[in-house]
Amino acid sequence: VDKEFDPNQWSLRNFEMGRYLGNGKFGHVYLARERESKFILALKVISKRQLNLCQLTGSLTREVEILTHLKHPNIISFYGFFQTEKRVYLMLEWAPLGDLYGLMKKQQNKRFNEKMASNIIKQITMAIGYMHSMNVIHRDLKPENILCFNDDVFKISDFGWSVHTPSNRRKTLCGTLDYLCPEMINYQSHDNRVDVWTIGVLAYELVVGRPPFESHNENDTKRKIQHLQYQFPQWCSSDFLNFVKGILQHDCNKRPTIQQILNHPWIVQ
Ligand SMILES: CC(=O)NC[C@@H]1CCN(c2c(Cl)cnc3[nH]c(-c4cn(C)nc4C)nc23)C1
Repeated sequence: VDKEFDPNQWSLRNFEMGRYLGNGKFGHVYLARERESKFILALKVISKRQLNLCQLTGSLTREVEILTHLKHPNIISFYGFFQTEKRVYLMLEWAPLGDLYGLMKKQQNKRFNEKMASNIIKQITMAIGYMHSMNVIHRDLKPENILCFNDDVFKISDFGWSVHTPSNRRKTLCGTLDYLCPEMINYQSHDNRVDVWTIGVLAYELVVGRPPFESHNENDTKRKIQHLQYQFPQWCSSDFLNFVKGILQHDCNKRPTIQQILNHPWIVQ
């Protein structure tokens, strides 16, 4: 029996656990159903020991802080959290169709047609614009961190690397480098224009089926990013070429604003 039973406090007792969905930045995610209401949600289970081992307690606090304040149709809903002695549980919106990376690989040529990709980029750009208006940068935008909902709705999730701007916090180069912008590779201070760069990388990957600077090893990827070494397949539209070239610019002052991205012909089409 709980020492101090708090009726408002959620606990595992409130849920029937479903299948394992996958793992996010900090922990494992399961399908769950709230017993009373039969409401379906995703429950992210995080071990406190793991958090302490990797000194990620600060990042988790930041993720919860950010998720609590961000409310947008293209950002995953966060219903709250509860904890036991050993674990933290985040109650998140359930995405029936899984993440965008999985959905892309299920497409016929393992990529989206430009109309579909443009629709996805428009939604993600609106979410990024909203985050920037709340002084939050995501910094880890990629297909694996976007979740898919039935009626063609896409939402950003996994805010494990988000920070409040401006920040020159070092991002340990874990995971894929494909989305890293030049200023972050050189550990210069960076601001919300890093997310603008990643919108260009994401648009390229959704249309072409692979990221623009993909290589066999990290140094090649970094070199290609620093020299802007990438090509377009000849079947890409000129609007698309113009859209991506306009974003993937070294000088972050030359990159378009969120509003300019949303007004681009490739998005408005
Ligand atoms: C984007 C992201 O945070 N990915 C890491 C976690 C893995 C499962 N997470 C889910 C989260 Cl946090 C929410 N909804 C999900 N739905 C699925 C899913 C559905 N299908 C058919 N297949 C899968 C997988 N997964 C989730 C998130």
